[in-house]
Amino acid sequence: MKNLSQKVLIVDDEKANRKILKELLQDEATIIFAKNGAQAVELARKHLPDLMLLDVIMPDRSGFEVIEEIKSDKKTMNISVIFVTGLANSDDEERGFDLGGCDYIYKPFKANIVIARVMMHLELIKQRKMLNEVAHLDALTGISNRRRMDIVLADELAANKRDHKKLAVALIDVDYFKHYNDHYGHGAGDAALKKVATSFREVLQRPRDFVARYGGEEFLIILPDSNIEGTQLIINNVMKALAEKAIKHEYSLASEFLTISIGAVIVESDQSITPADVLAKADKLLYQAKENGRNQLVIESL
Ligand SMILES: Nc1nc2c(ncn2[C@@H]2O[C@H](COP(=O)(O)OP(=O)(O)OP(=O)(O)O)[C@@H](O)[C@H]2O)c(=O)[nH]1
Repeated sequence: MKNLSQKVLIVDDEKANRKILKELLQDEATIIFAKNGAQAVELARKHLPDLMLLDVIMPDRSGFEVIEEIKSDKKTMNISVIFVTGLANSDDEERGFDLGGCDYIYKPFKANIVIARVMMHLELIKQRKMLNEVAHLDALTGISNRRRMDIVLADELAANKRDHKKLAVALIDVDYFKHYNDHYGHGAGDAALKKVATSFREVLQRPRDFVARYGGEEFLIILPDSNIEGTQLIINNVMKALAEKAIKHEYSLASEFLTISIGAVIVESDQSITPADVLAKADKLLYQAKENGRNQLVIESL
């Protein structure tokens, strides 16, 4: 099936080549053009294409210099690059692969070969993305898993320091969940965990707000650019959203319905702190919330 949601950046200093490649590929992907190396790097950062067809010889900088820039930038390093060249030289070819290129297309173009190679790589890219998504999702609840959480927490702590903002990290635990499982069964327990995850999704609306299943019946929320008051508001809304689901829990000592306890920390931007330190602190506050009677938030600035 054709997938025009994939983007291909064609980089060639000769208009005629760009035109031929566009005609060959416009039914397969959305096409973007760059006519020199500098523009290629700029447009790669701006559009994050799936694939680049990169001319090797250009007046301002070579395709090899361009790929070095693309592969050394975290933002663009995953873009696949096919070199387009008139040089059938095995040393050059080796260099291109060493720099991270994934294939070569030779001029003059043979239509079937260009299409076949580009389609093969677009398919591989699509499958790699799908695998990557699956690898970072929790199978039961459909929200992010611990693996993804580790990446996002490290990235957000770095961004928080850079942007001089405050960051909230909240660790959440379902109250008396062992009792819930023991009395209602594991299947009902699974269904309840899904509803808890749905409550988070309903409330967390900003694009960078993040929730993951941290483990069994524990979840983690990351709220970039959030102070104590803002975080209290969001967590209260999460607790309300769960309360509205009215999941009966007759064996809880905290409420007649399923509830959560939360330990949340606010990280100031001037702090050098590791993800492990943040999690340890949130865990301590969560423990306090449990000790205080559960079904509540304990929040502190680090
Ligand atoms: N149904 C279901 N249960 C799970 C899952 N993962 C963990 N659990 C259960 O969650 C329960 C966690 O129990 P505890 O750690 O003792 O915590 P708790 O009963 O919530 O007690 P407090 O946290 O002190 O309120 C255990 O019974 C686990 O079996 C899951 O994927 N599905």
